[in-house]
Amino acid sequence: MELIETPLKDCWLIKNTIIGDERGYFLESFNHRKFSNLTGWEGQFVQDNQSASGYGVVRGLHFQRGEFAQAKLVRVLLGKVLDVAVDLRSDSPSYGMSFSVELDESNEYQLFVPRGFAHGFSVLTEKAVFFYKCDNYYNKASESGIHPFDPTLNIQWKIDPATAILSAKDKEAQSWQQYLAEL
Ligand SMILES: Cc1cn([C@H]2C[C@H](O)[C@@H](COP(=O)(O)OP(=O)(O)O[C@H]3O[C@H](C)C(=O)[C@H](O)[C@H]3O)O2)c(=O)[nH]c1=O
Repeated sequence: MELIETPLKDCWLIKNTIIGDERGYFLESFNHRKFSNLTGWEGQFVQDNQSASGYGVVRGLHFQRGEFAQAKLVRVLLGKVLDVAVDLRSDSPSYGMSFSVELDESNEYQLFVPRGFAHGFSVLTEKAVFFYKCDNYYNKASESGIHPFDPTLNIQWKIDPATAILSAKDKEAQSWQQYLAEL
């Protein structure tokens, strides 16, 4: 397991140790002791989530507010996605910045998205199965989001906005300017 810093403070790429042999491969997808020693993160994951999506789906940008904020360790079990994290921590040197990285079923990389970030992904293959660990439970009442095609954030999802497939909730999500106005 190798830690690779991203331009966003505390948001790390994890390069997995993949052990291949004539049968295929093995990897430790998560090891708390190794992860904690490598990152200094002292949290505990309490909920695992998994979703499957077709080509052109964009899920996000989502976050849970306040005490219900979630750190996530995200990876892809099938297919390929463009994963995006946005730093919402107003005291962070990377506040308002986004980071995008392609994650795929090779599982060469995972992305750690800390609490205080918005997160989303676009699906770049016919199907993608997405798996992530969360360090806080789902809390619907604290859920919020920012429109994934917000012009200010200008995230390049590698998906045509005209044909992107979004949930009704995401289609109606607030803009970055509206988010700032409500702080
Ligand atoms: C997140 C979540 C959702 N749900 C229920 C609520 C809905 O009935 C259904 C689908 O929820 P939603 O449309 O919010 O699912 P996604 O669009 O994949 O949401 C996720 O999208 C991006 C990628 C994220 O990072 C978040 O973890 C998460 O918000 O699952 C649950 O029961 N538990 C949960 O933890």
